[in-house]
Amino acid sequence: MAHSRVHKDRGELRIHENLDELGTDLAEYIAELSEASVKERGVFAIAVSGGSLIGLMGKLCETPYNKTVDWAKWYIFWADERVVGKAHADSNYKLVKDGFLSKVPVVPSHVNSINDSVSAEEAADIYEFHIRQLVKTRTINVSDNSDCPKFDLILLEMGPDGHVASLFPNHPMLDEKAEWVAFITDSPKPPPERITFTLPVINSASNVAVVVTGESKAEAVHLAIDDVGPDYLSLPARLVQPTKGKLVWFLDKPAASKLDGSQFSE
Ligand SMILES: O=C1O[C@H](COP(=O)(O)O)[C@@H](O)[C@H](O)[C@H]1O
Repeated sequence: MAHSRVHKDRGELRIHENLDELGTDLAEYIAELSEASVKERGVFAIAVSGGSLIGLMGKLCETPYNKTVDWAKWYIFWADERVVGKAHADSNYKLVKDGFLSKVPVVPSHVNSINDSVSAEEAADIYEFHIRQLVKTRTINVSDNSDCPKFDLILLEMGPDGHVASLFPNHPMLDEKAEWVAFITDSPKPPPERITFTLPVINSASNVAVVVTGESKAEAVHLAIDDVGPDYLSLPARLVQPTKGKLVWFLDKPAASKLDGSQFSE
């Protein structure tokens, strides 16, 4: 069983004994949000990231979820993407296609990947324009207090440096307020050219989940969640603070090993 705690201002923390347990809980969480969203809005707009997160979503492709989830109502997006061809080993689309989409019946026209044959700047503009059209038709919901898209769920993974999506520490893109989808050409982690949801979009979602596993990320988890003082307030993962939505952290024990316990209630 997951050990669930609520941090006074950093959301819910679900700390799991092992990756198998984390994967089971993550699948159940996504399936429940999908069901609630389809009931309320008729669709489920979910944005995913890359990394080991996709493998951890694997149980959604198995019994019972492969039969019970209303896949026809899913609209899938990428919170960030590397500007490489769709068949390239670095492509987040390829990762999700191979590890997830090839195993469940999401409608191909509901798969909203980026245009991989243009520059990073154009790809970001085209992706944002596309999202704007889907907000107009309310395939993607709209925020109550801005014109931002309100995704039903954005799934993030955090890197050991505290980055989420393609929002990296000390990068000027962390201050972007106007764009929904931004481009960068200087990612410190290869490949350099990427597009990414900006913080206003991430923080407008109804639900944001951050999945973090492994001891190499324990320090970043501590800096993103614990009260560590002003030096770390601009760590990208720390800037994930949904305005009205719910934030849930899915951690395994090694990733949670440096958390200080004093700020939680069970
Ligand atoms: O580059 C990226 O990295 C993160 C995950 O970081 P990792 O160090 O755990 O691989 C991923 O979530 C993001 O989508 C991606 O583009």
